Amino acid sequence: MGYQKIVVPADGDKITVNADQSLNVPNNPIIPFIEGDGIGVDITPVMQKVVDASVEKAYGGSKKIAWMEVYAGEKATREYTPDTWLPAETLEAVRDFVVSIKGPMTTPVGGGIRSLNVALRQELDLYVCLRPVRYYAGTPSPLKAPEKTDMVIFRENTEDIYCGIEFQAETDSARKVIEFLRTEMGVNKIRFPETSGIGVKPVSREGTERLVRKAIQYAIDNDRDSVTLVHKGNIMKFTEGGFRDWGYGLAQKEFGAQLIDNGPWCSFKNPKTGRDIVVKDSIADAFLQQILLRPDEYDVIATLNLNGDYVSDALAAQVGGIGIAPGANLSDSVAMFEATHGTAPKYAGQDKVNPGSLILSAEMMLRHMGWTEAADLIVKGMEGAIAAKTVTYDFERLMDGAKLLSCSEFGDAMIANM
Ligand SMILES: NC(=O)C1=CN([C@@H]2O[C@H](COP(=O)(O)OP(=O)(O)OC[C@H]3O[C@@H](n4cnc5c(N)ncnc54)[C@H](OP(=O)(O)O)[C@@H]3O)[C@@H](O)[C@H]2O)C=CC1
Ligand SMILES: O=C(O)CCC(=O)C(=O)O
Ligand SMILES: [Mg+2]
Repeated sequence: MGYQKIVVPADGDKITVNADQSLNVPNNPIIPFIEGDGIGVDITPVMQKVVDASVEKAYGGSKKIAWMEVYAGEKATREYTPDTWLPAETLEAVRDFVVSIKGPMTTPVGGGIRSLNVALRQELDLYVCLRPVRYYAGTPSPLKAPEKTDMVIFRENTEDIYCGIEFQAETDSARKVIEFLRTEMGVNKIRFPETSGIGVKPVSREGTERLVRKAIQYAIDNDRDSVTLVHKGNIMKFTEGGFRDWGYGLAQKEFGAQLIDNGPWCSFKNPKTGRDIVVKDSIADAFLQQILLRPDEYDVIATLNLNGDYVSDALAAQVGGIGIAPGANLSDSVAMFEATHGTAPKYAGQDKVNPGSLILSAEMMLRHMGWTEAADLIVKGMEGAIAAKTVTYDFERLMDGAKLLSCSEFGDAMIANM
């Protein structure tokens, strides 16, 4: 396989996808990983060590991951050329090897390159950003009853204002768009047309439906109580409002949901358990206060890209912070796992931060591969390390009597608690 820099491990085999989207996972699957910028250098090796230990313990040597480094972000500019941030062969490898995991990557504010994270999601059509949020006993939280927060976010990952269609203020492009809006489209509400930057927010019925379909299917498969469509559709009627209407429409059309009273809430019986699943909606600003005050009323969340970004970090804070917030980017075949947090540059290279978020992302990856015994051991290791109050700085500063561990020591504590 003619890669330029990527070295395919000789002792591994490829994961493949069946026609029904299920996976064939060999005992020695090749898993591509991107180390990531900033704290990627700290957390990625710890994640690999903890995963290898869980697999070894679960399967006694009969299964083993063959890790394959692929490059993106700052490391790619060192490995390839100074302008190569996302090599074509990285995209090819993560598509071809089906399941991968990545560290965070830097996106500069204002100018510079556009998000490589977003580029990966768009190029690979990883349209679901799946971020489960649950409480681990003993974790420090600002809430009195943090265990009531148990939600699973389905964030649309390829559309919205997040996809980067923007025109910089006071350029010919921005002037052209503004001129078009004013003369051809009758728009007279741009307050300062001479100095406005312009962003475009595409939100489609197809994009909404495929995301909401996954969220509802997840609620069915995991016996959850409700799916909440989170939007700002009162203000952005044809994008966020469209998301709400298309979401409700899909629940009725494909899952047989019936209106409750006169709607718009609706419900249907879970075909697997017979229990009711309610499909409801919440306007994003009110939702952000509801999740703090009445978290037990929310379960599976389906939302647009930018809302999902905000909601992810806010919900993570309720159960201990983004140091232990995992995630996955999914298409119908390819899966790329990654933490919710970013590169935390001020801590880079200090062996200090919490590796939990990336390790729990790997836990999701193992479960996705069907290696549930290893995944369960990772959860056990996390529960044990937190219960023993052996934690990294982010938890230690909020816990009484805790022992401060480095990033790598926390990984070892997890292994010791498996
Ligand atoms: N998917 C990705 O690759 C993502 C990339 N980014 C990028 O990351 C860069 C930095 O973004 P920034 O806004 O600073 O957000 P970050 O998520 O990188 O960090 C914000 C704060 O969160 C806390 N934190 C983050 N990670 C950890 C961890 N592993 N353990 C403990 N605490 C943690 C730290 O809090 P404290 O200071 O309180 O210790 C940190 O200062 C940007 O370029 C952004 O674009 C952002 C999000 C996702
Ligand atoms: O791409 C980035 O730099 C930020 C992405 C982000 O915050 C997220 O996906 O949660
Ligand atoms: Mg984010």
